[in-house]
Amino acid sequence: MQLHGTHHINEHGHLEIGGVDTVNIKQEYGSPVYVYDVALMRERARGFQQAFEDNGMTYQVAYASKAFSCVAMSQLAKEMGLSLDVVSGGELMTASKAGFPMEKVHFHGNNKSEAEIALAIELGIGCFVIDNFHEIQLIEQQAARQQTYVEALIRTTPGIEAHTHEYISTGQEDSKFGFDLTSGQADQAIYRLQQSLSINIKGVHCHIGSQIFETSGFTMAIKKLFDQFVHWQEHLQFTPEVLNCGGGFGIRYVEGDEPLAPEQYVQDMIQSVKQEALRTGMDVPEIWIEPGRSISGDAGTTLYDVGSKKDIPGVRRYISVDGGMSDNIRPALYQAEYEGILANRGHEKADDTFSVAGKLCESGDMLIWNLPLPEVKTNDTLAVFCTGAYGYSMANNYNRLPRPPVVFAEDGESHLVVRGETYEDILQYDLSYAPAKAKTK
Ligand SMILES: Cc1ncc(COP(=O)(O)O)c(C=O)c1O
Ligand SMILES: N[C@@H](CCCC[NH3+])C(=O)O
Repeated sequence: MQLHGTHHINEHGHLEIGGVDTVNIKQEYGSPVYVYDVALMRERARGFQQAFEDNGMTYQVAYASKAFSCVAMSQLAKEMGLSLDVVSGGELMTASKAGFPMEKVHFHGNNKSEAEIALAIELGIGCFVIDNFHEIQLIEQQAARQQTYVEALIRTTPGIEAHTHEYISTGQEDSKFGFDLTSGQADQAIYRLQQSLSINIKGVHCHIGSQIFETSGFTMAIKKLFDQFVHWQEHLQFTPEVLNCGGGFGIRYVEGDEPLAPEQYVQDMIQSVKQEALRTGMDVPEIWIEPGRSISGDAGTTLYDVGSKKDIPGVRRYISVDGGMSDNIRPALYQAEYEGILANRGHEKADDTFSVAGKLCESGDMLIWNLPLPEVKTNDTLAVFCTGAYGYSMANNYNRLPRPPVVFAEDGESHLVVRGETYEDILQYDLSYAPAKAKTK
Protein backbone atom coordinates (compact mmCIF):
# COMPACT_ATOMS: atom_id res chain seq x y z
CA MET A 1 0.00 0.00 0.00
CA GLN A 2 1.46 3.33 -1.06
CA LEU A 3 0.70 6.14 1.40
CA HIS A 4 0.54 9.70 0.08
CA GLY A 5 2.04 12.94 1.38
CA THR A 6 2.13 13.09 5.20
CA HIS A 7 -0.02 9.94 5.52
CA HIS A 8 1.86 7.38 7.61
CA ILE A 9 1.37 4.75 10.29
CA ASN A 10 2.44 6.00 13.74
CA GLU A 11 3.88 4.13 16.72
CA HIS A 12 0.37 3.11 17.85
CA GLY A 13 -0.25 1.49 14.48
CA HIS A 14 -2.68 4.27 13.62
CA LEU A 15 -2.90 6.20 10.39
CA GLU A 16 -1.69 9.74 10.85
CA ILE A 17 -2.48 12.62 8.46
CA GLY A 18 -0.86 16.04 8.78
CA GLY A 19 0.67 14.90 12.05
CA VAL A 20 -2.77 14.09 13.52
CA ASP A 21 -3.84 10.60 14.59
CA THR A 22 -6.92 9.69 12.53
CA VAL A 23 -8.33 7.62 15.40
CA ASN A 24 -8.52 10.87 17.37
CA ILE A 25 -10.02 12.68 14.39
CA LYS A 26 -12.81 10.11 14.19
CA GLN A 27 -13.37 10.38 17.94
CA GLU A 28 -13.50 14.17 17.86
CA TYR A 29 -15.51 14.81 14.69
CA GLY A 30 -17.47 11.56 14.27
CA SER A 31 -17.72 9.53 11.10
CA PRO A 32 -17.78 9.52 8.18
CA VAL A 33 -15.37 12.43 7.98
CA TYR A 34 -13.25 13.76 5.11
CA VAL A 35 -9.69 14.55 6.22
CA TYR A 36 -7.35 16.65 4.05
CA ASP A 37 -3.57 16.58 4.10
CA VAL A 38 -3.04 20.32 3.62
CA ALA A 39 0.73 20.04 3.14
CA LEU A 40 0.16 17.71 0.20
CA MET A 41 -2.17 20.22 -1.48
CA ARG A 42 0.47 22.90 -1.01
CA GLU A 43 3.12 20.61 -2.51
CA ARG A 44 0.97 19.81 -5.54
CA ALA A 45 0.11 23.46 -6.22
CA ARG A 46 3.73 24.51 -5.76
CA GLY A 47 4.88 21.77 -8.17
CA PHE A 48 2.78 23.25 -10.97
CA GLN A 49 3.84 26.81 -10.21
CA GLN A 50 7.52 25.90 -9.95
CA ALA A 51 7.50 24.20 -13.34
CA PHE A 52 6.26 27.42 -14.97
CA GLU A 53 8.71 29.58 -13.02
CA ASP A 54 11.68 27.34 -13.84
CA ASN A 55 10.86 27.88 -17.50
CA GLY A 56 10.43 31.63 -17.13
CA MET A 57 6.82 31.53 -18.26
CA THR A 58 4.00 33.97 -17.64
CA TYR A 59 1.26 31.72 -16.29
CA GLN A 60 -1.77 31.18 -14.11
CA VAL A 61 -2.53 27.98 -12.23
CA ALA A 62 -6.28 28.08 -11.57
CA TYR A 63 -7.55 25.52 -9.09
CA ALA A 64 -10.70 23.91 -10.52
CA SER A 65 -12.95 24.37 -7.54
CA LYS A 66 -15.50 21.84 -8.84
CA ALA A 67 -13.13 19.16 -7.50
CA PHE A 68 -13.59 20.39 -3.92
CA SER A 69 -14.98 23.76 -3.03
CA CYS A 70 -15.57 25.34 0.36
CA VAL A 71 -14.58 28.64 1.95
CA ALA A 72 -11.44 27.19 3.57
CA MET A 73 -10.29 25.68 0.27
CA SER A 74 -10.74 29.03 -1.50
CA GLN A 75 -8.76 30.68 1.32
CA LEU A 76 -6.01 28.11 0.89
CA ALA A 77 -6.01 28.64 -2.88
CA LYS A 78 -5.61 32.37 -2.25
CA GLU A 79 -2.75 31.78 0.15
CA MET A 80 -1.05 29.47 -2.36
CA GLY A 81 -1.22 32.17 -5.04
CA LEU A 82 -3.58 30.17 -7.25
CA SER A 83 -6.30 31.50 -9.50
CA LEU A 84 -9.73 29.88 -9.29
CA ASP A 85 -11.91 28.23 -11.91
CA VAL A 86 -15.59 28.37 -10.96
CA VAL A 87 -18.54 26.91 -12.85
CA SER A 88 -21.55 28.24 -11.00
CA GLY A 89 -22.93 31.06 -8.90
CA GLY A 90 -22.47 28.79 -5.87
CA GLU A 91 -18.75 28.29 -6.46
CA LEU A 92 -18.42 32.00 -7.22
CA MET A 93 -20.13 32.99 -3.95
CA THR A 94 -17.90 30.56 -2.05
CA ALA A 95 -14.82 32.29 -3.47
CA SER A 96 -16.30 35.68 -2.69
CA LYS A 97 -17.12 34.72 0.90
CA ALA A 98 -13.53 33.49 1.29
CA GLY A 99 -12.22 36.90 0.25
CA PHE A 100 -10.64 35.36 -2.84
CA PRO A 101 -9.32 38.04 -5.23
CA MET A 102 -12.04 38.25 -7.85
CA GLU A 103 -9.67 39.34 -10.60
CA LYS A 104 -8.16 35.84 -10.39
CA VAL A 105 -11.49 34.07 -10.92
CA HIS A 106 -12.30 32.45 -14.26
CA PHE A 107 -15.96 31.65 -14.87
CA HIS A 108 -16.74 28.47 -16.85
CA GLY A 109 -19.90 26.68 -17.84
CA ASN A 110 -21.95 25.80 -20.89
CA ASN A 111 -25.16 27.34 -19.59
CA LYS A 112 -24.38 30.26 -17.35
CA SER A 113 -27.61 31.95 -16.33
CA GLU A 114 -28.35 35.64 -16.70
CA ALA A 115 -28.27 35.96 -12.89
CA GLU A 116 -24.90 34.19 -12.64
CA ILE A 117 -23.42 36.41 -15.34
CA ALA A 118 -24.79 39.56 -13.67
CA LEU A 119 -23.34 38.46 -10.32
CA ALA A 120 -19.95 37.65 -11.83
CA ILE A 121 -19.74 41.08 -13.49
CA GLU A 122 -20.87 42.81 -10.30
CA LEU A 123 -18.18 41.00 -8.31
CA GLY A 124 -15.56 41.93 -10.92
CA ILE A 125 -14.25 38.50 -11.94
CA GLY A 126 -11.07 38.22 -14.01
CA CYS A 127 -12.58 36.61 -17.05
CA PHE A 128 -15.38 34.60 -18.54
CA VAL A 129 -14.55 31.45 -20.44
CA ILE A 130 -17.22 31.85 -23.10
CA ASP A 131 -18.80 28.62 -24.23
CA ASN A 132 -21.42 29.53 -26.85
CA PHE A 133 -23.13 32.30 -28.85
CA HIS A 134 -26.07 32.56 -26.45
CA GLU A 135 -23.64 33.40 -23.65
CA ILE A 136 -22.01 36.18 -25.71
CA GLN A 137 -25.39 37.85 -25.96
CA LEU A 138 -26.13 37.48 -22.25
CA ILE A 139 -22.73 38.88 -21.25
CA GLU A 140 -23.14 41.84 -23.58
CA GLN A 141 -26.58 42.64 -22.16
CA GLN A 142 -25.38 42.44 -18.57
CA ALA A 143 -22.16 44.37 -19.22
CA ALA A 144 -24.16 47.12 -20.93
CA ARG A 145 -26.60 47.21 -18.02
CA GLN A 146 -23.71 47.60 -15.57
CA GLN A 147 -21.91 50.02 -17.95
CA THR A 148 -18.71 48.06 -17.97
CA TYR A 149 -16.75 45.65 -20.13
CA VAL A 150 -15.33 42.21 -19.41
CA GLU A 151 -12.34 40.08 -20.35
CA ALA A 152 -12.91 36.68 -21.89
CA LEU A 153 -11.37 33.55 -23.34
CA ILE A 154 -13.32 31.40 -25.76
CA ARG A 155 -13.58 27.72 -25.01
CA THR A 156 -12.76 25.63 -28.06
CA THR A 157 -13.25 21.94 -28.76
CA PRO A 158 -10.13 20.89 -30.59
CA GLY A 159 -11.49 17.46 -31.54
CA ILE A 160 -9.39 15.60 -29.02
CA GLU A 161 -11.15 13.92 -26.17
CA ALA A 162 -9.24 12.13 -23.48
CA HIS A 163 -10.71 9.08 -21.79
CA THR A 164 -8.61 8.44 -18.71
CA HIS A 165 -5.23 7.33 -20.06
CA GLU A 166 -6.43 6.86 -23.65
CA TYR A 167 -7.32 9.60 -26.04
CA ILE A 168 -9.34 9.55 -29.18
CA SER A 169 -10.08 12.19 -31.74
CA THR A 170 -13.72 13.14 -31.91
CA GLY A 171 -15.83 15.62 -33.78
CA GLN A 172 -17.48 18.58 -32.15
CA GLU A 173 -20.89 16.87 -32.17
CA ASP A 174 -19.75 14.71 -29.23
CA SER A 175 -19.21 17.60 -26.86
CA LYS A 176 -21.66 19.94 -25.21
CA PHE A 177 -18.82 22.33 -24.43
CA GLY A 178 -17.22 25.09 -26.43
CA PHE A 179 -16.84 26.24 -30.01
CA ASP A 180 -15.78 23.66 -32.57
CA LEU A 181 -12.60 24.40 -34.50
CA THR A 182 -13.14 22.45 -37.70
CA SER A 183 -16.65 23.67 -38.61
CA GLY A 184 -15.63 27.32 -38.32
CA GLN A 185 -17.74 28.00 -35.21
CA ALA A 186 -14.70 29.26 -33.31
CA ASP A 187 -13.86 31.64 -36.21
CA GLN A 188 -17.40 33.01 -36.10
CA ALA A 189 -17.22 33.47 -32.34
CA ILE A 190 -13.97 35.40 -32.58
CA TYR A 191 -15.31 37.59 -35.36
CA ARG A 192 -18.48 38.21 -33.35
CA LEU A 193 -16.43 39.11 -30.23
CA GLN A 194 -14.16 41.44 -32.18
CA GLN A 195 -17.28 43.53 -32.94
CA SER A 196 -18.29 43.61 -29.30
CA LEU A 197 -18.03 46.86 -27.36
CA SER A 198 -18.30 45.12 -24.01
CA ILE A 199 -16.17 41.97 -24.31
CA ASN A 200 -12.43 41.90 -24.84
CA ILE A 201 -11.29 38.50 -26.10
CA LYS A 202 -7.82 37.82 -24.79
CA GLY A 203 -7.33 34.16 -25.53
CA VAL A 204 -8.40 30.62 -26.04
CA HIS A 205 -9.26 27.69 -23.77
CA CYS A 206 -9.48 23.95 -24.26
CA HIS A 207 -9.92 21.06 -21.83
CA ILE A 208 -9.53 17.59 -23.23
CA GLY A 209 -10.72 15.44 -20.33
CA SER A 210 -9.99 14.23 -16.84
CA GLN A 211 -7.72 11.68 -15.08
CA ILE A 212 -5.22 11.74 -17.99
CA PHE A 213 -1.95 9.83 -17.58
CA GLU A 214 0.05 11.03 -20.55
CA THR A 215 0.82 14.27 -22.32
CA SER A 216 0.24 13.38 -25.96
CA GLY A 217 -3.41 14.50 -25.83
CA PHE A 218 -2.33 17.93 -24.61
CA THR A 219 0.42 18.26 -27.20
CA MET A 220 -1.96 17.25 -30.00
CA ALA A 221 -4.46 19.86 -28.85
CA ILE A 222 -1.74 22.53 -28.66
CA LYS A 223 -0.62 21.71 -32.20
CA LYS A 224 -4.18 21.94 -33.53
CA LEU A 225 -4.69 25.25 -31.76
CA PHE A 226 -1.51 26.77 -33.13
CA ASP A 227 -2.60 25.85 -36.68
CA GLN A 228 -5.74 27.74 -35.85
CA PHE A 229 -3.81 30.70 -34.41
CA VAL A 230 -2.07 31.12 -37.77
CA HIS A 231 -5.42 31.04 -39.52
CA TRP A 232 -6.90 33.58 -37.09
CA GLN A 233 -3.94 35.89 -37.44
CA GLU A 234 -4.20 35.82 -41.25
CA HIS A 235 -7.95 36.05 -41.55
CA LEU A 236 -9.10 37.86 -38.42
CA GLN A 237 -5.95 39.65 -37.25
CA PHE A 238 -6.53 37.95 -33.91
CA THR A 239 -3.55 36.77 -31.83
CA PRO A 240 -4.39 35.08 -28.53
CA GLU A 241 -2.44 36.43 -25.57
CA VAL A 242 -3.52 33.51 -23.40
CA LEU A 243 -3.67 29.79 -24.04
CA ASN A 244 -5.56 27.93 -21.31
CA CYS A 245 -4.85 24.20 -21.63
CA GLY A 246 -7.42 23.14 -19.00
CA GLY A 247 -6.94 20.51 -16.32
CA GLY A 248 -7.32 16.76 -16.20
CA PHE A 249 -3.94 15.65 -14.85
CA GLY A 250 -4.32 12.15 -13.44
CA ILE A 251 -3.61 10.88 -9.94
CA ARG A 252 -2.90 7.44 -8.49
CA TYR A 253 -6.06 5.93 -7.01
CA VAL A 254 -4.99 2.27 -7.08
CA GLU A 255 -2.03 0.14 -8.01
CA GLY A 256 -1.63 0.20 -11.77
CA ASP A 257 -2.53 3.90 -12.08
CA GLU A 258 0.63 5.56 -13.29
CA PRO A 259 0.21 9.32 -13.55
CA LEU A 260 3.10 11.61 -14.38
CA ALA A 261 4.47 13.99 -11.77
CA PRO A 262 2.42 17.24 -11.88
CA GLU A 263 5.52 19.13 -13.07
CA GLN A 264 5.89 16.73 -16.01
CA TYR A 265 2.50 17.66 -17.48
CA VAL A 266 3.49 21.32 -17.34
CA GLN A 267 7.02 20.73 -18.70
CA ASP A 268 5.68 18.90 -21.76
CA MET A 269 2.99 21.52 -22.28
CA ILE A 270 5.51 24.36 -22.19
CA GLN A 271 7.86 22.56 -24.51
CA SER A 272 5.09 21.89 -26.97
CA VAL A 273 3.86 25.52 -26.87
CA LYS A 274 7.42 26.78 -27.46
CA GLN A 275 7.93 24.35 -30.34
CA GLU A 276 4.64 25.32 -31.95
CA ALA A 277 5.39 29.01 -31.53
CA LEU A 278 8.69 28.45 -33.33
CA ARG A 279 7.06 26.36 -36.08
CA THR A 280 4.33 28.90 -36.77
CA GLY A 281 6.24 32.08 -36.06
CA MET A 282 3.73 33.11 -33.39
CA ASP A 283 4.61 34.66 -30.02
CA VAL A 284 4.59 32.37 -26.99
CA PRO A 285 1.31 33.12 -25.20
CA GLU A 286 0.69 33.10 -21.45
CA ILE A 287 -0.15 29.55 -20.42
CA TRP A 288 -2.94 28.92 -17.96
CA ILE A 289 -3.93 25.54 -16.52
CA GLU A 290 -6.85 24.35 -14.39
CA PRO A 291 -5.92 21.37 -12.21
CA GLY A 292 -8.60 20.13 -9.81
CA ARG A 293 -8.12 16.46 -8.97
CA SER A 294 -4.32 16.71 -9.06
CA ILE A 295 -4.38 19.33 -6.27
CA SER A 296 -7.03 18.04 -3.88
CA GLY A 297 -7.54 14.40 -4.95
CA ASP A 298 -4.93 12.34 -3.14
CA ALA A 299 -4.83 14.80 -0.23
CA GLY A 300 -8.31 13.67 0.87
CA THR A 301 -9.05 10.53 2.89
CA THR A 302 -12.47 9.46 4.19
CA LEU A 303 -12.71 7.79 7.58
CA TYR A 304 -15.64 5.46 8.18
CA ASP A 305 -16.81 3.35 11.08
CA VAL A 306 -17.30 -0.33 10.31
CA GLY A 307 -20.73 -1.63 11.33
CA SER A 308 -22.30 -4.85 10.16
CA LYS A 309 -20.54 -7.75 8.48
CA LYS A 310 -21.85 -10.48 6.23
CA ASP A 311 -19.97 -13.59 5.15
CA ILE A 312 -21.27 -15.63 2.23
CA PRO A 313 -19.18 -18.80 2.52
CA GLY A 314 -17.15 -19.44 -0.61
CA VAL A 315 -18.48 -16.28 -2.23
CA ARG A 316 -17.56 -13.03 -0.49
CA ARG A 317 -17.09 -11.27 2.82
CA TYR A 318 -18.91 -7.95 3.11
CA ILE A 319 -18.31 -5.21 5.64
CA SER A 320 -20.62 -2.20 5.80
CA VAL A 321 -19.57 1.32 6.70
CA ASP A 322 -21.54 4.33 7.94
CA GLY A 323 -21.43 6.19 4.61
CA GLY A 324 -21.33 5.19 0.96
CA MET A 325 -22.54 6.58 -2.35
CA SER A 326 -23.88 9.67 -0.58
CA ASP A 327 -20.34 10.80 0.36
CA ASN A 328 -18.54 9.14 -2.57
CA ILE A 329 -20.64 8.53 -5.66
CA ARG A 330 -17.68 7.82 -7.94
CA PRO A 331 -17.62 4.00 -7.59
CA ALA A 332 -21.34 3.83 -8.42
CA LEU A 333 -21.12 6.43 -11.18
CA TYR A 334 -17.85 5.57 -12.91
CA GLN A 335 -16.88 2.18 -11.43
CA ALA A 336 -14.03 4.16 -9.87
CA GLU A 337 -11.63 2.12 -7.76
CA TYR A 338 -10.11 2.99 -4.39
CA GLU A 339 -7.72 1.57 -1.84
CA GLY A 340 -8.08 1.61 1.92
CA ILE A 341 -6.73 0.35 5.23
CA LEU A 342 -7.90 -0.04 8.80
CA ALA A 343 -6.75 3.27 10.25
CA ASN A 344 -6.76 1.94 13.83
CA ARG A 345 -4.77 -1.20 12.92
CA GLY A 346 -2.47 0.03 10.18
CA HIS A 347 0.46 -2.15 11.22
CA GLU A 348 -1.46 -5.44 10.96
CA LYS A 349 -1.07 -7.75 7.99
CA ALA A 350 -3.96 -8.16 5.56
CA ASP A 351 -4.88 -11.83 5.63
CA ASP A 352 -8.22 -11.81 3.84
CA THR A 353 -10.25 -9.68 1.45
CA PHE A 354 -13.40 -7.77 2.31
CA SER A 355 -15.82 -5.95 0.05
CA VAL A 356 -16.78 -2.58 1.45
CA ALA A 357 -20.47 -1.76 1.19
CA GLY A 358 -22.09 1.58 1.86
CA LYS A 359 -25.24 1.85 3.97
CA LEU A 360 -27.52 3.22 1.26
CA CYS A 361 -30.42 1.27 -0.13
CA GLU A 362 -28.86 0.24 -3.46
CA SER A 363 -26.97 -2.95 -4.34
CA GLY A 364 -24.69 -0.70 -6.38
CA ASP A 365 -23.65 1.14 -3.23
CA MET A 366 -20.26 -0.57 -2.99
CA LEU A 367 -17.16 1.49 -2.24
CA ILE A 368 -14.43 -1.12 -2.78
CA TRP A 369 -14.51 -4.72 -3.98
CA ASN A 370 -12.12 -7.30 -2.49
CA LEU A 371 -9.98 -5.03 -0.35
CA PRO A 372 -7.13 -6.87 1.44
CA LEU A 373 -7.50 -6.23 5.20
CA PRO A 374 -6.77 -7.93 8.53
CA GLU A 375 -9.78 -9.66 10.14
CA VAL A 376 -12.19 -6.70 10.38
CA LYS A 377 -14.13 -6.00 13.57
CA THR A 378 -17.16 -3.84 14.15
CA ASN A 379 -16.10 -0.26 15.07
CA ASP A 380 -12.79 -0.53 13.29
CA THR A 381 -11.96 2.65 11.37
CA LEU A 382 -11.75 2.22 7.62
CA ALA A 383 -9.71 4.85 5.78
CA VAL A 384 -10.47 5.19 2.06
CA PHE A 385 -7.76 7.11 0.23
CA CYS A 386 -7.84 9.67 -2.60
CA THR A 387 -11.37 10.89 -1.97
CA GLY A 388 -10.35 14.56 -1.96
CA ALA A 389 -11.60 15.41 -5.43
CA TYR A 390 -15.23 14.93 -6.48
CA GLY A 391 -16.03 13.29 -3.13
CA TYR A 392 -17.42 16.04 -0.92
CA SER A 393 -18.22 18.14 -4.00
CA MET A 394 -20.50 15.41 -5.39
CA ALA A 395 -21.91 14.36 -2.02
CA ASN A 396 -25.67 14.16 -1.69
CA ASN A 397 -28.42 13.44 0.80
CA TYR A 398 -29.69 10.20 -0.73
CA ASN A 399 -31.67 8.26 1.89
CA ARG A 400 -31.58 11.57 3.79
CA LEU A 401 -28.09 10.91 5.07
CA PRO A 402 -26.44 14.05 6.44
CA ARG A 403 -23.27 15.08 4.57
CA PRO A 404 -20.08 14.46 6.57
CA PRO A 405 -17.82 17.17 8.00
CA VAL A 406 -14.51 18.18 6.40
CA VAL A 407 -11.35 18.47 8.49
CA PHE A 408 -8.04 20.01 7.43
CA ALA A 409 -4.96 18.48 9.11
CA GLU A 410 -1.57 20.17 9.09
CA ASP A 411 1.43 20.47 11.43
CA GLY A 412 -0.12 18.28 14.10
CA GLU A 413 -3.39 20.23 14.24
CA SER A 414 -6.84 19.47 12.93
CA HIS A 415 -9.35 22.14 11.92
CA LEU A 416 -13.01 21.67 11.18
CA VAL A 417 -13.59 23.55 7.90
CA VAL A 418 -17.06 22.29 7.01
CA ARG A 419 -19.30 21.11 9.80
CA GLY A 420 -21.24 17.91 9.31
CA GLU A 421 -24.93 18.17 8.54
CA THR A 422 -27.49 17.41 11.21
CA TYR A 423 -31.04 16.09 10.89
CA GLU A 424 -32.17 19.71 11.41
CA ASP A 425 -30.13 20.68 8.33
CA ILE A 426 -31.75 17.88 6.36
CA LEU A 427 -35.22 19.04 7.39
CA GLN A 428 -34.65 22.77 7.10
CA TYR A 429 -36.26 23.19 3.66
CA ASP A 430 -39.26 20.96 4.30
CA LEU A 431 -42.64 22.63 4.69
CA SER A 432 -45.81 20.99 5.84
CA TYR A 433 -48.58 20.13 3.47
CA ALA A 434 -51.89 21.01 5.05
CA PRO A 435 -54.47 22.04 2.44
CA ALA A 436 -57.54 23.84 3.73
CA LYS A 437 -59.88 21.28 2.23
CA ALA A 438 -59.08 17.67 1.57
CA LYS A 439 -59.55 17.06 -2.14
CA THR A 440 -62.31 14.60 -3.04
CA LYS A 441 -62.74 12.79 -6.35
C1 LIG B 1 -13.03 23.03 -18.03
C2 LIG B 1 -12.44 22.19 -16.97
N1 LIG B 1 -11.32 22.61 -16.37
C3 LIG B 1 -10.75 21.89 -15.37
C4 LIG B 1 -11.29 20.69 -14.95
C5 LIG B 1 -10.59 19.99 -13.83
O1 LIG B 1 -10.30 18.70 -14.15
P1 LIG B 1 -9.42 17.81 -13.16
O2 LIG B 1 -10.10 17.81 -11.84
O3 LIG B 1 -9.47 16.47 -13.81
O4 LIG B 1 -8.08 18.41 -13.13
C6 LIG B 1 -12.45 20.21 -15.56
C7 LIG B 1 -13.02 18.90 -15.22
O5 LIG B 1 -12.78 17.94 -15.90
C8 LIG B 1 -13.05 20.98 -16.59
O6 LIG B 1 -14.16 20.57 -17.18
N1 LIG C 1 -16.56 14.35 -11.54
C1 LIG C 1 -15.68 13.55 -12.33
C2 LIG C 1 -14.85 14.32 -13.26
C3 LIG C 1 -15.56 15.38 -14.02
C4 LIG C 1 -14.66 16.51 -14.18
C5 LIG C 1 -15.38 17.79 -14.41
N2 LIG C 1 -15.31 18.22 -15.78
C6 LIG C 1 -14.88 12.62 -11.45
O1 LIG C 1 -15.18 12.44 -10.32
O2 LIG C 1 -13.93 12.01 -11.87
